[in-house]
Amino acid sequence: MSTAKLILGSSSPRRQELLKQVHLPFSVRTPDIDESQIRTNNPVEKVEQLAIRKSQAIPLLDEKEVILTADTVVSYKQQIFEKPKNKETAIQMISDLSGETHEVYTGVKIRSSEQELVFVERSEVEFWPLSEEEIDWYVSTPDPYDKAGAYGIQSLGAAFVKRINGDYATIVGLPISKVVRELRQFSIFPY
Ligand SMILES: Cc1cn([C@H]2C[C@H](O)[C@@H](COP(=O)(O)OP(=O)(O)OP(=O)(O)O)O2)c(=O)[nH]c1=O
Repeated sequence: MSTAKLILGSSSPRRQELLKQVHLPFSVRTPDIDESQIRTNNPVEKVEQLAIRKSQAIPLLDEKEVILTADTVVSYKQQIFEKPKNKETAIQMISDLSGETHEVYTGVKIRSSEQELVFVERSEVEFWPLSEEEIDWYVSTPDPYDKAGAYGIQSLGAAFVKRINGDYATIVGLPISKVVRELRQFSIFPY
């Protein structure tokens, strides 16, 4: 029986749901960082550095704790799309992604008092061509505003998605199957 304690360092309800889905017990401690400090335009570096920063913002309170943090961005034609700041940005992002294929990157950091690791997962998403009406309607809902790339594949944004290549959970914000496997070396098991 493992005595290691998993701490999810994230305010994202989707990351919490994915851990619950595979029956991993955890508690939540929210990181407070200034994401604008990471200036790289390389999506792999960006999600890796942000996952590391979020981890650094959460102290290890005892040697049994294992801190899990993550960051997700959308990448399209050398641009990085984070959460849209307003309606105009959301319209711009969804319009750019309409009819095209983009990538979603999620960086993950896992750390204990004894060891640490970082990895980045990538999935591709193709959108159907979207009408102006469809985009206008979508940005009038709350769905785009707390999500990288201004859409949620697990929520209303599902209607835009023609095809994905890669792990679905990476798009939702946490590549859960890889996380489960990596957590074994930190003595954390769902069963
Ligand atoms: C592309 C996409 C992103 N997202 C979400 C995952 C992340 O929660 C969010 C990207 O923002 P993040 O900065 O990665 O995470 P967060 O601010 O939600 O949470 P925290 O920093 O506390 O860990 O976008 C979806 O929920 N569905 C999607 O289809």
